[in-house]
Amino acid sequence: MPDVRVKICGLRDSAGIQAAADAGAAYVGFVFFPKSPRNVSIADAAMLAVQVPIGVAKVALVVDANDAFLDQLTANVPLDMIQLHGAETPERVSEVRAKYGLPVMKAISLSSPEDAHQIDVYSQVADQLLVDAKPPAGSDLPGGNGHEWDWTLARRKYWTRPWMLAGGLTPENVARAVDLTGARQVDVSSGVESAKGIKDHELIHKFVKAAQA
Ligand SMILES: O=C(O)c1ccccc1NCC(=O)[C@H](O)[C@H](O)COP(=O)(O)O
Repeated sequence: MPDVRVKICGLRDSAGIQAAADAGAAYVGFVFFPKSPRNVSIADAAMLAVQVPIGVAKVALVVDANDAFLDQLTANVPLDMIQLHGAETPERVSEVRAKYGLPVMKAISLSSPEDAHQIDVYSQVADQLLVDAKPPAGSDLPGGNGHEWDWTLARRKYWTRPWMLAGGLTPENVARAVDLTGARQVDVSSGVESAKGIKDHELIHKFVKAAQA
């Protein structure tokens, strides 16, 4: 069985990128959402993206971004994937995919079995899905809240698109989450931070090791 592929999301500096790559992450994520403590500018992301080693995919996370922003982003930052983490419709997912010629990952929040319907809908249009927690009430962030959810909703699902498990994962619980769900890809942000927006390199290493144990 190949290793579980890990995405470290919300990287903001060269040392964090190096730590993720050294640990064996398959993806690194840059967050473009001004309210987030992990927000990066297009200029900073352009500088960071060229430091990402070949073989590690560079993912831009955007929330209901318009074409003007995506035009600037894709013109300046060498990307491998766009992650849509807002309320983008299936039509918008198709549009972004066609216009920018990059694979698109759509984030879906699960909090009840009924939400799984969204998986079928977005599987028709997205290249990958990120199956995440619903943001807790009062949060300003649609993701990246470190909120553990009922992973049994994603238990042994043979969805037709590649998918990533996300939401409240940590070095301590990721092996259990992988075991429970059968996920072959996982995504983490808060669980490898020492404070909001500050990545801890040791936690990054521990997380990747635990995910692939
Ligand atoms: O991380 C953010 O700040 C963020 C802001 C706006 C939309 C999405 C955001 N993060 C999404 C991610 O891909 C996270 O890695 C995912 O939700 C898991 O987060 P966590 O529970 O903190 O590990």
